[in-house]
Amino acid sequence: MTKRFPGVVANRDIALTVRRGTVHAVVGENGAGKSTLMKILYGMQRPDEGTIAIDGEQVALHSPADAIARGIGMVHQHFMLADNLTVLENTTLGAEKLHGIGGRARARIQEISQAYGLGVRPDALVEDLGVADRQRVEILKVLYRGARTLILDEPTSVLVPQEVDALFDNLRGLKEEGLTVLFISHKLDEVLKVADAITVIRRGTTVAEVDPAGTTSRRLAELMVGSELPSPEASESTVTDTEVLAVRGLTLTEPDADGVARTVLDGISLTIHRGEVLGIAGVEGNGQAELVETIMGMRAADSGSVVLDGKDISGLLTRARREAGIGYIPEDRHRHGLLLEAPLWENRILGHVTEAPNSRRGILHPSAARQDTARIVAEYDVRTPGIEVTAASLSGGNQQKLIVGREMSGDPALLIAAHPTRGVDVGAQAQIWDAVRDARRRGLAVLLISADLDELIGLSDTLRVIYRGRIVADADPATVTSEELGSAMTGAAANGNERPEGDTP
Ligand SMILES: Nc1ncnc2c1ncn2[C@@H]1O[C@H](COP(=O)(O)OP(=O)(O)OP(=O)(O)O)[C@@H](O)[C@H]1O
Repeated sequence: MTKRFPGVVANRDIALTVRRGTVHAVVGENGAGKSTLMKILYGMQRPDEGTIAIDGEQVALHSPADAIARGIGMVHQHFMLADNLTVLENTTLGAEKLHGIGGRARARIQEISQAYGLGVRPDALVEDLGVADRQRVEILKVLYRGARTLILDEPTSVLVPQEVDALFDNLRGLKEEGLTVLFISHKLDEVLKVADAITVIRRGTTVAEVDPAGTTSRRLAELMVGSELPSPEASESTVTDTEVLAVRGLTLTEPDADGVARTVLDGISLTIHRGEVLGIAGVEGNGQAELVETIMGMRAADSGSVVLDGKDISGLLTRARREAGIGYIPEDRHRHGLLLEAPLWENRILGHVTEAPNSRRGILHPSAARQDTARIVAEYDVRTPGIEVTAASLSGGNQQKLIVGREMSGDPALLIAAHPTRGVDVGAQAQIWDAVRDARRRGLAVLLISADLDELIGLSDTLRVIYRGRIVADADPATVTSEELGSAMTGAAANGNERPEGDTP
């Protein structure tokens, strides 16, 4: 199959064969063409050349509805469930014709849930479910619509190790029932654990089909980039005793969907020094996103304060906080990080309008901004035909590289990084880590939120565990394992150094 976009060939005569009853992984660098291939298979995009055959029969997929009719379903990376509806309502929405919306639908959901060990309860409210459960609901939704082949886009990026194992059990269950799973992943160790076959894509074309039994993650990564990889260097501590960020007793209450007040942040205190990376580990939904947005002034705390470089910035607007020296890599790059329909160079200015080189003495300076965008594109290896294309036309990983480059520019005192390498490939991940370590050596303080426990452990000088809006444990990144951290995050706190009640520094 071949698929061209203006200035890029996203898929170049790509070939893929997936056998029924297998788990098949697709790996490749950012921008290699994985998502494009999956979108074509799900009928979201049309190939310029080439054919698709299912069970030997050539098919034309003009829309996701066509794909579903042919038994192909997709679970997207960003879940698409309505929070205020139940599992039953979410599942039947748009599929009322299949089994109605009542008793028959409920029975069918229970049947599917049992058959594949998904443990999904039809009457649970989606907002009460954790990330892993929501993912199972997404899978169930696709199965409910009759899919025999499931496409999953980076399914493990939001899960803790224990949840990844559970998901893999589910995937094995599906394949034992004769279903087929096709998934994209950047986590090569995981791919090796679960896949029966691995297709490697480089620069838009298939370069290898690999048997997981006979390969290593390093070898896979080398196939992806087409050369040998540098080994990651261990880094010495650069932590100083100069405070950059001090958060004191931050408390936030917000109404839930029923209007009932809920404590989201419960007296959070933390301090980050020059040269220190402080990592926050937690299962998604335990307050880490709200913590970041409160520090950034996007939510108003009920009490507590945020002090940057000795100045209380609690009363400032988000823009003023950025100008005071905070770089911010947001969790949701589409909502808070980019203007998707604007060209790359305008995205360079976004959130940094008043700074050099984007403006001089209050006057916008497009040519300097353009030049600096070209610098970021080169330095962070953003794969793009140019800086005039829209952000929407970049692959997910390349969008992320652009944001990281932008937020590291202008030498911030503090970098708040929420999932900085989500969706980027191993090469780009190493590059972003290097950039953070370099900046840290120059005295940058970093607040790191990540669901990637290896990243948290590898990059942090200090680790704290957040659970239900409270810091419940500390862990030493030099000794803690990702399994121990995973258990501490799920509330067990057994393997971290649990903090006694009221122990705030
Ligand atoms: N709608 C589009 N318009 C223009 N170019 C596009 C569009 N979608 C994808 N591309 C380009 O096609 C190439 C392949 O992108 P794709 O999203 O398939 O990569 P990927 O392997 O999924 O990357 P990632 O791991 O970063 O998600 C990239 O160069 C990207 O910029």
